[in-house]
This record gives sequence, C-alpha cells and structure tokens, in this order.
Amino acid sequence: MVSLQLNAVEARYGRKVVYAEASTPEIAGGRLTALVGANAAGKSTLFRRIAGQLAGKGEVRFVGAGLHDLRYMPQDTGMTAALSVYESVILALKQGRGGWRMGAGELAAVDEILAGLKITALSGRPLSELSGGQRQLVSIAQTLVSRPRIVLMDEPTSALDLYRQYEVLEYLRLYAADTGSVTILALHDLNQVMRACTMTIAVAEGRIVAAGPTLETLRPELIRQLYGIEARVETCSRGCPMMIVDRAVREG
Ligand SMILES: Nc1ncnc2c1ncn2[C@@H]1O[C@H](COP(=O)(O)OP(=O)(O)OP(=O)(O)O)[C@@H](O)[C@H]1O
Repeated sequence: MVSLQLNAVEARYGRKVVYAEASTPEIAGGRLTALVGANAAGKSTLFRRIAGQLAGKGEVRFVGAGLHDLRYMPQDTGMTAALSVYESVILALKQGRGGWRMGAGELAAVDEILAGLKITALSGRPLSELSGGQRQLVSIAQTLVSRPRIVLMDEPTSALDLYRQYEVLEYLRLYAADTGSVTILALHDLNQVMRACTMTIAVAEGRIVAAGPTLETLRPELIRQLYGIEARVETCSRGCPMMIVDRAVREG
C-alpha cells in the first residue's frame, strides 16, 4: 500500500519561508485527496516541496513508493515544444527511463492513456495548435502515462468544460483505485472536491489548518476561514452533498 505523510516539513524560496512546520496524517493511496485553500495559500509550494523541487527541514515520508515514482503536474505546463501530442506523451513516458527504443507495452500505454482521456484524435496535432482545455488533457496524459504511484496535480480541471471536468475527475478516481497511487489534486471547486475526493487537506497562509475525511473537513467554519465566504453544505434531491455559497464576509 502506497502512502505519504509530512512531518514538520519546511518549504522555502531562498530566505522566504512559506511553510515552517507542516504536518499531515498519513495520506493513503487508492483514492483522491484534495488540497484546498485560497490563492497564494501555499498549495503549489507544498506540491513542489513534496516533489523535491524545494529544500527545507522536516520529513516527506513515502511508503511503498519513492521520488522516482512521483509525477507533479504544475498549474502552468507551458507547452511550447515543437512536438505532436503523441510524441510529447512518448517523451513523458521515457522521462527517467533512458533509451529511445519503444517496446510494444510502452506504445500500448501511450495509446491507452490517449484513449482513456478521449484525445486519440489529437495524436498528430502539434502542441502549439491546441486549445487551453486540450493542452490540459495532454498534460494529464503526460503525467499519468508512466503510471506513477504518487501523483500531484495542480488544478487539473481548471481549463475544462463541464463534461470534461466530470470525465477527468472520474478518470482520476479510477486511476487512483486501479493503481493504489497517492493522488492529490489542488482544486478550487469545492463541489468537485465533495464529489470526487475522499480526503481533504486545507492550507492557509503556509499552514495546514485541517486534514481529514472530506465531508467532516469542509465545514462552514473552515470555508469561512479559508475563503472569507459564508457557505452551507446541503444534500441535493439525489442525495449528493452540495456547497451553496451565500455571501462574502470579508473585503478583497
Ligand atoms: N518562486 C517563488 N519565489 C518566491 N515566492 C513564491 C514563489 N512562488 C510562490 N511564492 C509565494 O509563495 C506563497 C504561496 O504561493 P503558492 O503558489 O504556493 O500558492 P497557491 O496556493 O498555489 O496559489 P494559487 O491558488 O493562486 O495558485 C505566495 O505568497 C507566493 O507569492
């Protein structure tokens, strides 16, 4: 079983300390975990620290996986390379593996991920000619094609239409269940979080302020603390929890 835990982790940019001592409970694999918080709260910074891109004290403890099994999809993937979609996914698969010979299994993995995300038709298109939503789907394919056991995704649905948001969240949920991977998604849409993520970690001003089962964690008091928004969680007529926003309770 794969899991991840932070113990008194520091994350800094040079002298600027964003997290002084961030700790989490064990984050289990096999299900989706949400990372939530306001703009500039520290979500991407926490991902960078887990991914080994930032230094600092404390322990990032992986069980059943290591940094070589980790893929981090940043918010802005800046796809400028003169490659086709298919080539870019092959490149992502080859990252860290060495050699260019493609086995039948590797080609099948590329075909499978493109089909799974319903972007096979984009295979031959240059990255530079894709729409924002298409780029985001390709980026997800690049992140998952090697079937990593630790997956960190920064706002993976931010450029997608409603249908694609639903499809991608479902795809990610099944990916986590199939592979047992620790899959953490930074998300702003709390209804997506409630629909898809079993566990939620909330950050504010460089501190982890809550972590636990999603429905127990996303309480109105926490929403107010994180976002300055008065909100309710109610059950819709089909039995699903929904976040209803009433009003802003702070300026700015
Ligand atoms: N390269 C950097 N150098 C210095 N400070 C940075 C750097 N990147 C981010 N920060 C700062 O770190 C803090 C946390 O930023 P971070 O990008 O982690 O927030 P976030 O929660 O991901 O925000 P958003 O929802 O807006 O993407 C902010 O104060 C930000 O200005």
